[in-house]
Amino acid sequence: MPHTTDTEAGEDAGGTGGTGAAEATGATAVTERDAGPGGDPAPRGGFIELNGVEKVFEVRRKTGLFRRERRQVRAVDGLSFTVERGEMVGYIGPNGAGKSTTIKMLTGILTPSGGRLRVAGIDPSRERTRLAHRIGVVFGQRTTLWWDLPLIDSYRLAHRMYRIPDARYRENLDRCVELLQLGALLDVPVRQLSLGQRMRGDIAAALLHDPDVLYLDEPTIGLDVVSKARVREFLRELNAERGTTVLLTTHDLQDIEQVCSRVMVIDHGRLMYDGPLDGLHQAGESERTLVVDLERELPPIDVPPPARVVRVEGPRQWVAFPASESAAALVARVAAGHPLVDLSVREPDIESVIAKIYAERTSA
Ligand SMILES: Nc1ncnc2c1ncn2[C@@H]1O[C@H](COP(=O)(O)OP(=O)(O)OP(=O)(O)O)[C@@H](O)[C@H]1O
Repeated sequence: MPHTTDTEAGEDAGGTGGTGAAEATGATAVTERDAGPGGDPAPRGGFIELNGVEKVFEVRRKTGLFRRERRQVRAVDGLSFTVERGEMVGYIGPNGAGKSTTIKMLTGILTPSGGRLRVAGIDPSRERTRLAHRIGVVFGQRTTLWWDLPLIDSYRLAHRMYRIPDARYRENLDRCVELLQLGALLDVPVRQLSLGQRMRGDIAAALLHDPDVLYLDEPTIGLDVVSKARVREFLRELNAERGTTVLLTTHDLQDIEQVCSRVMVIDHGRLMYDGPLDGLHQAGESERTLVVDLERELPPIDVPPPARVVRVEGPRQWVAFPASESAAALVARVAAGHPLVDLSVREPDIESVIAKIYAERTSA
């Protein structure tokens, strides 16, 4: 297991040994292939491969006039997963879960403290320049564009920096300008662009050199509804046309719902779930809600457990029941025993499902 020094912040404590496999969260938690350093190695051949990857930061804190306390922060803890070429994967987790640290290791900005990591067969921290030609990176909270220069100048610079052949540069630029609607913005200094325009400009900049994989860290943060829709649509088209592999970190779960076929959930640097978005409902044992409008105000209505009334507001009552169970029997029972005006079933929202998974893991 390589023990290396942090190349970004100089705070790396080095590898401190494996901490065991990424833990399972239950029925649909991490899959077999995601074993950590103590388990079976992940299979070869994925486009992005992590096997038992760790990142430990050493933080020094002032505790007195002359005293400093050293503390280790295990940001990524025995992380293993594989992403195949052309996949679009959402990478989500609460604040401080280790998402950005993972992305930084995947780009070579940070060196893992332990484990094995490969992108397109390349060890990112050892061959960062070679990898740069294969990847595109967009950090929503930071821009790679030249602030005082017209947008097109940043693209011209990328053209030279990446030594993109002229015809390919022109073709890629035209395509991005068309799909991201950048035509009217090319001569505008970047500092004058709105957040949404700047984000579209950043995405184009990340794609001019035809990367095989695109990492996006919060690409829709702060964008209005229209700009978000445009970015999501663009990512789908990019993937369909070019087969670009996309790894998307976001707090906006609609990004995931609309763009990704697979989602990985990380918490405390460990993989908690890896699978289709639908499966998250199962992992979170989510509930649906039957909204019952009665003819008049009544005490909580009688429903068979595990269904239960969770809210009463005037003549309206909310009945929670397991999402895995059919609503038909419950609806029939409620309709037979109560004076009804209306009934509707609400699907669980993904935010509450994920919140439940986090809460369960934290209390475990
Ligand atoms: N350079 C650093 N030095 C020390 N600790 C760090 C450093 N970078 C990250 N950490 C710590 O590592 C943990 C994971 O941070 P990371 O930024 O990867 O989380 P995240 O999932 O991206 O969070 P967010 O959603 O808030 O961006 C946190 O506890 C964070 O404080």
